[in-house]
Amino acid sequence: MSRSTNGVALQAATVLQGFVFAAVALYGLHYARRRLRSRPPGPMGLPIVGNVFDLQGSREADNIVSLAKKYGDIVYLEVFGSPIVMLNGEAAMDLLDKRGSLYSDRPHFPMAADFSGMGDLTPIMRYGEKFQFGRRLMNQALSTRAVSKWERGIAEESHALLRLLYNEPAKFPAHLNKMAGSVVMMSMYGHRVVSDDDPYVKLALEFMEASTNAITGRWIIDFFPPAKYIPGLAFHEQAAKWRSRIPDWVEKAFNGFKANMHTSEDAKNSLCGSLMITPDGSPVDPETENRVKWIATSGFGAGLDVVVACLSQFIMAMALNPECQARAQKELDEVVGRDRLPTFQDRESLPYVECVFKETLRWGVPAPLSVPHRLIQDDAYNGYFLPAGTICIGNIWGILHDERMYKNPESFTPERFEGLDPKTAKKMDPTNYVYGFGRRRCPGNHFAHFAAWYSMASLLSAFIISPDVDENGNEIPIKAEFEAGAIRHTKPFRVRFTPRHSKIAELLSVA
Ligand code: HEM
Repeated sequence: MSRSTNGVALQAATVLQGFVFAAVALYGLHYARRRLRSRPPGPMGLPIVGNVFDLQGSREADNIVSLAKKYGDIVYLEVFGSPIVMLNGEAAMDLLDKRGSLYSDRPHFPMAADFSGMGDLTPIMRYGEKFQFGRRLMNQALSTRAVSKWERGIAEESHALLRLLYNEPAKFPAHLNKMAGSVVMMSMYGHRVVSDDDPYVKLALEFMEASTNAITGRWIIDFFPPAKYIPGLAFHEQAAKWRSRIPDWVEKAFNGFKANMHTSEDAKNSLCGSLMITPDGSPVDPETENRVKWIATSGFGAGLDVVVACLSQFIMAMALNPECQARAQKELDEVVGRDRLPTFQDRESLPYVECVFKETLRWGVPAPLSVPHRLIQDDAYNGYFLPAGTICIGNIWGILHDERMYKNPESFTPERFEGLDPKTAKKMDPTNYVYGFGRRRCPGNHFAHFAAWYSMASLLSAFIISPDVDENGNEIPIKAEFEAGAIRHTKPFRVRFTPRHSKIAELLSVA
């Protein structure tokens, strides 16, 4: 081929390349515009970091509600280029519940999962066969029927809480921690906590703190993958420390269970017992055993803190709403009397206490933004385009404080659940929403239901809960304030627990 023919061919190729490039660019622009146009509405973000500050602010209740009010049931946010949607009202149920097969993955947390060895923890586990296998085991071991085995244990641990409150009322936050720790240890491993420095509870609390810290998404490796090649960064050292503690955190309490599994009734009745003890006494396969270990650890990690938050919200609500408290106590006196403490069998005869229980969950919302879900493939909803990988935040707070469904949502009004027709009662029931959504809905919900209801009913039956007084006898006002964070813990407040009548000491055997 001559030099001039070569030149022409080169020119033609360059022109062709130009056309192809222009076509691709135009198509890209068109596609990007279309996606942008069909993107759900949301606040404008800053360059690079996007809506990082809106999202942090959204932990505060008012901001969450105002975002939903301004932009509607589906709000678009972006952080470092990753799409995030906040789902309110029907959108949350339509996507996270009804399209559960697409919306049940979790965001990937490299610090926790890859570097610290926590990837088998249920709340952060990616969606797939391994997760589904574990969830089946969990659902089986935490069904309503399974949970009813723990009624006696829950009642005993709640009575222990009443005794602690009777003797040292000012230390109520520590007592709540102990009670929740004991109930969860009993149900997961059949282990009864007797001392304040129980070694298994210590390990579990240590793990809870480490895992919460590992999944904040704020470690450099979580948003800048090449960081793994940079030696000396703080995350390497921290991840190695956590990884070395995993065997203690996951195995110790489990090995304690194994040592007792054929001799102790509590161990046999526990979650581990129901999954590890086979009808013919043969051992389970190693994969199941490994899953059970992690499930029990997950139950502790995910359950303890929320139960504590829920009960301290209840105590705050009672101190702030003496008339609701008095009405619930009148009902308890009529149904249960003063010669005994309530039992689970009384529950159906205590409709107002049930309303107080529901209103506590609605008003307090222990996990206001649930745990983020992740969309597995491209999807469309109400004309909006949602790309695969979108992080989906179910705004439980927004749903339970939506004035279209709950009039005066900030006020604590158990009466809102009275006299409803069955359809409205079902729609308004906070337990539909407070435990999250679809295939990731809290597997501990029946258990939480039993434990939280019983603690509330027995507390109401034993004590008048009121604001504490100062040295001059003046009430110290309580402000309904909450910590920012994934779990809505109450900020410190002071209350008194006054025994309701002279028989309480005798009933608690502390006389
Ligand atoms: C009042 C008490 C509780 C509340 C309000 C609550 C709420 C929640 C919420 C909102 C989620 C996220 C659901 C989602 O992703 O859509 C969740 C997940 C979870 N909860 Fe609970 N929870 C409570 C008690 C418990 C208890 C007692 C246990 C253990 C026995 C437990 C174990 C778990 C686990 C393992 C997950 C992760 C599920 C998964 O990722 O598939 N929770 N919970």
